[in-house]
Amino acid sequence: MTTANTGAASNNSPSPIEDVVLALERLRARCPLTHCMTNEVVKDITANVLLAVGASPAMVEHAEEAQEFATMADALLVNLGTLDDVQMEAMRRAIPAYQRAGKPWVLDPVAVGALGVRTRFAREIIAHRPALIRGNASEIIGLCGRASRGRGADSGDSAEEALDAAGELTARTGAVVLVTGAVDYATDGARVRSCANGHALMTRVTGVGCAQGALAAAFAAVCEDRLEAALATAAVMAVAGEIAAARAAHPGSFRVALLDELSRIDGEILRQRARIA
Ligand SMILES: Nc1ncnc2c1ncn2[C@@H]1O[C@H](COP(=O)(O)OP(=O)(O)OP(=O)(O)O)[C@@H](O)[C@H]1O
Ligand SMILES: Cc1ncsc1CCO
Ligand SMILES: [Mg+2]
Repeated sequence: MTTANTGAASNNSPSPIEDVVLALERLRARCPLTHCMTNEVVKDITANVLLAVGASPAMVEHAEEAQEFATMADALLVNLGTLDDVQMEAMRRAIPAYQRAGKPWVLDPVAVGALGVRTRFAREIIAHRPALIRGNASEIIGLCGRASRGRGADSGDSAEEALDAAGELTARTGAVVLVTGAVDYATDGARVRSCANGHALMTRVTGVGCAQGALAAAFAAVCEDRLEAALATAAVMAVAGEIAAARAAHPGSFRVALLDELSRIDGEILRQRARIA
């Protein structure tokens, strides 16, 4: 078992699972205030996922307040799901404010590669050095500027192609990239970690991935090593989803069970269930 609990970057951690357990303990101890600039569809599940795990959500939207909030919050999520001109303006003010404050921001490039405005906008804002980028395989391939085959989990885009694109994005932006899917992959360019938990029901409830982007921001606030933050994000969500699916077989009850399991998950459950490499 790892004994050091510094939160500092550890290039060759002997035990990724113990890093994940410590990251969760730190998140619960510090309860990071997580500023979510996210889409209209997922605000409710996003706030509830953060609360269930042990972080504190805040959806601050007005451009002036979003900039101001960088002095108060611990991390920012920028999710492009229902992007409009007003939100773009607010994001353009908030992101540099977080950068100036030395606080992490996370990009969730929803449907980037498929639609023009958000693709151009995502490529503009990644110049501001996100700590972490989380997306499904198509979105990571699209953000990188490569041709994707389709949309989301059913696109046929392979994890290998996405991981290759993730490596290029990491080199260009300095961000750790988390590619989610049946297996989640996290890379900082030098290291690759994977998490093979989860359940297909997670794709039948809207916003599980988007909420995971917010969780990534919360973990980035408490983990200096952003690869550790990405792996903790992947493992906590996927293990909770897997356990929830064992007792809730349909989307409505699964959504409730997922929140319950996110609040219940701990070191013992993670050590027993997480399939990480
Ligand atoms: N086929 C699958 N089997 C197991 N787990 C999965 C599968 N597909 C996705 N997941 C899990 O679901 C979660 C969300 O990932 P996904 O790639 O579906 O995000 P997304 O496409 O951005 O979702 P959304 O846009 O609806 O929020 C992750 O924890 C991932 O591990
Ligand atoms: C359904 C939907 N449309 C825009 S964002 C979103 C939530 C899942 O990404
Ligand atoms: Mg998504």
